[in-house]
Amino acid sequence: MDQSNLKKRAEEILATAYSLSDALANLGLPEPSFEHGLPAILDTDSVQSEAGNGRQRLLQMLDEFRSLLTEPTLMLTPELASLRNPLISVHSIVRLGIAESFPPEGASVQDLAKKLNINHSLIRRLLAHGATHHIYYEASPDVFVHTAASRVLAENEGMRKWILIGAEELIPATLKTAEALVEFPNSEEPEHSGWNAQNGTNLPIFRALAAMPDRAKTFAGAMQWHAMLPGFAPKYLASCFPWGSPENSDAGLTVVDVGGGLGHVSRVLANHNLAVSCIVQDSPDVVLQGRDDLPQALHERITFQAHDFFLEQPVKGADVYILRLVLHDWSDKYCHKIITALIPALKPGAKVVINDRVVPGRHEAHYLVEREARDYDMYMLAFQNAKERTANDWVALLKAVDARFELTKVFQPPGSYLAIVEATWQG
Ligand SMILES: C[S@@+](CC[C@H](N)C(=O)[O-])C[C@H]1O[C@@H](n2cnc3c(N)ncnc32)[C@H](O)[C@@H]1O
Repeated sequence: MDQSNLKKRAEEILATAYSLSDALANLGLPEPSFEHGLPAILDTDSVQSEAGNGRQRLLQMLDEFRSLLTEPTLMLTPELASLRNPLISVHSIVRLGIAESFPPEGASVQDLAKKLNINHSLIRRLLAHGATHHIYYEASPDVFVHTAASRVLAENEGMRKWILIGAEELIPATLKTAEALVEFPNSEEPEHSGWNAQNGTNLPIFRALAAMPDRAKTFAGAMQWHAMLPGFAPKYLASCFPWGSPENSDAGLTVVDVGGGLGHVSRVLANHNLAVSCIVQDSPDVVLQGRDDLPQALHERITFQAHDFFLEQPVKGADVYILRLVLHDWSDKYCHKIITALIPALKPGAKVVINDRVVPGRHEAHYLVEREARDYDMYMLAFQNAKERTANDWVALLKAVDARFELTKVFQPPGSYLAIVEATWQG
C-alpha cells in the first residue's frame, strides 16, 4: 500500500513535471494555465503522447501526495467532500443566471448585482468560492475575470445543464441511496432507487421525467453534452472497432444502434465508414427528434425506428447490434431481458457490441481510474438500481443470457472512459 516516502514521491513528481515542461517547450507549446487551460496536446481526447501520459501520471501522483498529507478523520467527513466540490457555489451561479451573464471581459460584483438584481454580497461570496476552485479569478478587489473553466460555464449551455442535473437529480439521489437500500434490500427494480426516495414517485426516473418536460429537456441536453466531454466521444468506438477503412466502401455493413438516442454515435460511424448503414432505435419521441435533426447527406444511410428494447428485435440479420451506454442504466435482471430480446434477430457471426465502462479489477489500474468507474457505479445505483460492470460481470451476464454468446473482444481504447465489449453470436 505505502511503497515510498515523501522524498521519493516528490522526486518522481519533480522529474515528471520537468519532462512535461521540456516536452511542451520543445513543441513550442505554452504550459497549462488557469486562464487558458491546457494546450490541446494535453486534452484527454488528443492522440496519446508522452506529454499527455506525463500529465496523467502527475495528476495521479499529486492526488496520492495530497491524500497522504490529509488527516485520516477529515478523509471521511462530508466537509472534505464539499471542500473539494465546487458545485456548492457553481450550482447557484448557474441557477441565478450569473454564469451566462458573466461578460467575456470580466465584471465587477456591483455591475453584476445591478444587472441581475441580486444582492452584491451574495454574488461576491459565490464567485469568491468558485475562485478557490479556479472558476473565476478576482483580478482586483470585487472585480472578477474568467478562467478557462468559468469560460466553459458561460459559453456552453450543455455544461450548465450538466451542472443542474448533477446538483438537482444526481447528488440528491446519491444522498437518498442508503434510505432506498434499507427499504428495498437487494432489489433490482429501477423504481426502488435513491432517486425515487428523493422524488417521492414509484415510476422509474425516465418514465417519471416524461411527465416533467422541463426536467426531461434539461436531462436530454445534459446527456448530449456528456457525450462530448473528454473521454466520451463516439470517435473511440468508431476508430477502434474493425469497421474497415473509409475506402473499403463496397461491402455493406448494417448496424443497429439500440437505444441510440438522437443518433450522434451512428452519425460518427456512418461518417467514419461509407460502407456502414445504421438503424437508430429509441423511444418514439426521441426518434422523432433524431430524425428531424439528421443532416440531409446522411438520410440514405441512417434511419430511425421507434422500438422498445425490451421487446423482440425487429431488425433481423444485421451485422452489428450496438448497446452504447444502455446496459449500465439497468440491473442484471433487465439487462438479461434487453440482450435476450436481440437473440431472435441474430445471424451466426453477428456482433453485439457493448460500449460501456469496464470497472478495473483489483489493483489493475490506478485508483483514480477505478474511482471514476466506481463513482459512476454509485450514480447508476442512485438513479435506477443499476450498475457499472467489471470484465467478469460482463462475461457472466452474457453467459447467463445464452452460452452461444462468445466474448471475442474486451478493449479499452486509450483516453476513453468506455470500453468495447464485443460478443459474437455462435448460434
Ligand atoms: C444513456 S442514453 C444512451 C444513448 C446513446 N446510446 C449514447 O451512447 O449516447 C440511454 C438511451 O436509452 C433510451 N431508452 C431507455 N429506455 C428505452 C427502451 N425501453 N427502449 C428503447 N430505448 C430506451 C433512452 O431514451 C436513451 O436515449
